[in-house]
Parts: sequence; structure tokens; C-alpha cells
Amino acid sequence: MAITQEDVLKALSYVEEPDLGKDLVTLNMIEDVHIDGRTVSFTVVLTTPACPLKELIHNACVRAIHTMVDKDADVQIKMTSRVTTMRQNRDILPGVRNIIAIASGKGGVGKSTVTANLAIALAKTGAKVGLVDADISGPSMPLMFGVEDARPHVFRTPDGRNQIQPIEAYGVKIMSIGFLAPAESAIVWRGPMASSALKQFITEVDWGELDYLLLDMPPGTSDIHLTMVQTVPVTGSVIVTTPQKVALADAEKGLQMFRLPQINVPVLGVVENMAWFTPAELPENKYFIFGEGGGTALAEKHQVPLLGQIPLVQSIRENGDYGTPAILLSGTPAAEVFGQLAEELARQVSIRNAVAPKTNIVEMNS
Ligand SMILES: Nc1ncnc2c1ncn2[C@@H]1O[C@H](COP(=O)(O)OP(=O)(O)OP(=O)(O)O)[C@@H](O)[C@H]1O
Repeated sequence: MAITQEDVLKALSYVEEPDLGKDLVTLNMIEDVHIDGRTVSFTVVLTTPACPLKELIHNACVRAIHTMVDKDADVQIKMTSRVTTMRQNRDILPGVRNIIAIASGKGGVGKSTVTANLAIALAKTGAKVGLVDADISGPSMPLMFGVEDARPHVFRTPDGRNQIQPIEAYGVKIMSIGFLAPAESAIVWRGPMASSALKQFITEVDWGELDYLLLDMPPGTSDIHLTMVQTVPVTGSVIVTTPQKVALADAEKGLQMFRLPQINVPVLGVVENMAWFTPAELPENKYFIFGEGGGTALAEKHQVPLLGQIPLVQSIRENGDYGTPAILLSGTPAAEVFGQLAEELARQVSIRNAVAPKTNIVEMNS
């Protein structure tokens, strides 16, 4: 009997997207079904190009067609993606699908290093990525991306507004206050002035279409954090910590800040940076110099995912300082670990978009 579209869709309605807990047909992830004799072709539209389950879903589709439709069918699947969003009101940042705040309680835990590598890792999967260096006390992205001397171009839109052109490096569109003021004068950006400058360089930037906009937040819990969530509808936050006790205590404060009723930004997960030290000459050895398992314990306590554990590796520091983040060195353990972290983050964003209520800007009454 000839194979029909209905047969194919029925079979695929038994294939579940494991993270989202629904089948591919219900999730509208199947498109362009064609049948030519015993050749069945269709497109699976994933929720992110960084989907770690790509192969698993592909294999499950082939199995479903072979089991339920025709065991000898030639199944040709195109795997593509359309990053999901929960944003509805697009008055600000209209082309941006997901806004992710990366925060830490304590300074120096590697938040900026993690953010830079994450941004490039996401861009490498094919996602459109932007990065705001909101760490006004010490903007480090120009250095990490090797674009310290870059100065963004400002232009006037046809309707008379000023727009800043972000600087692009390694496939990521970057905006940093470091581009606008010399590093020595960064210290003057405080209080209301800092808040309005931040607002301006998030919203008056020509971001175009972005799947993920990462916000590298300043360390701690301050007015700036409130400004950020008042300015932009943040999809979710990521907390970076080291396993050290003092860092964990501050990370916990950071995490709880996002959960305050007046902020109410979902925590997508915890990243444990400097989880252990591995010397280059002894790659099998792990030395837990800042303690062991602190990030895992924090994630468990607050029932959020542990997105990844990043080892303390000399090359991560060196590459950051040289303006060529470690993720660029394909095939190295550091690049692998940041690649996995990006997949896990993209996965949590997709899950959040599938289950959580939509994102609103926080309204302040005072
Ligand atoms: N996993 C790692 N392995 C080796 N060095 C690291 C690692 N993570 C960060 N570093 C180094 O630690 C230092 C602090 O990192 P970074 O500037 O990213 O921290 P931060 O939390 O953003 O700091 P701040 O909040 O003060 O801006 C940098 O020199 C960086 O290169």
C-alpha cells in the first residue's frame, strides 16, 4: 500500500521531544513532509541549533517510520531549528528572542570568562548571538574578544533615532561600556548615571535578529541588577560560582535576588567554574583546590539545573587575556566543556519557553 502523509505524521506523533515532554507533531516540529514511492522526507524544526538531543531525535524518527509505516522506507530527514521565545510585547529589543542574564554573587569567579566562551559556543552552533557587557565597574569583553580599540559607529535611523552599531567578533555582536569610555574612567559610571547609560546601550543598539542576548552583569546584587530587569524582559538568569564557601554564599544571594517577587526572573541554572584544577601534563588528574561539589549542592538546594562544571585550566586564563577565548581552540578539553555548557543552556531556555509563563518587565511602584 502506498505510504501517505497521514501515516508519516501518525508515526511521528509517537516520537517525544524528551525535554519538552510532548510529541513532535503536537509541538509543530514537523514540516515539509514529502513521499515519493518508498522515500519519506521531512524537516524536523528543533527549538535551538545547539540542541544536544539532535541525534537522538533523528534516530527516533527513523525508527518510528520503520516500525509503524514501512520497514524498508528510505527516510530522509532535514534537521533545522527555530529558536523559541516567550516574548510577546516587542516594544524594546524587537528582534531579540531570548535575553539571558549571567550573574555571580562574588567578583572574580570567572563570570565574564564563562559568558564570553558561552556566547561564542552558541554562535558556533549557528545561533545569532549578542552580548552586553554590563559590568560597568570593569568591562572586560573588549579585551577578551581582542577588540579593545574598536569604537562602535553611531548612525541615525530614518525616523530620527540614534542607533549604535555593535562590534562583531567571533560571530558575536558585542556592546560594552568599555567601547564608549576609556577603561580608566569606568569608575565614574555609578548610580543613576550608570543605570541610564546601561539602558541606552542595551536598547539603542542595532542588534537586528538575535536568538540569544547574553547580559554579563556586574558582580553582586545592586541597583544595576534592578535596572536591567526593569529595562529588558529577561528570559532567565544563570549563576556562576566557584565551589569555594565564600563564593557560594554570595552566589546564593544572587540566586535569591532573581527570585524576589519584584524581580521574578527564572533561574536557568548554576555554572560551577574552577570546579577543579587539571595540570596540562596530567590531564587525568583533578585537584579540588576550591573545594568539591559546591555548585552541585547549590543547584540541588534551590532545585535548579547544574548547567556545567568548568575546570581551572591555564589555557582558559591565557586565551582570555590574549583575546582568543578557549572555545575557539576546537578539539581541546576546554572547548568541549564550553560547547556542552552552551548546549545545556540552550536546552534550559527551550524548556523554559515551553513551560513557563511569559516574560514581563518588572513594574516598580515607587
Ligand atoms: N576556568 C578557568 N580557568 C582558568 N582561569 C580562569 C577560569 N575562569 C576564569 N579564569 C580567570 O580568572 C580571572 C577572573 O575571571 P573573570 O574576569 O572572568 O571573572 P569575573 O567573575 O567576571 O570577575 P569580575 O566580576 O570581577 O568582573 C581572569 O583572569 C580569568 O582569565
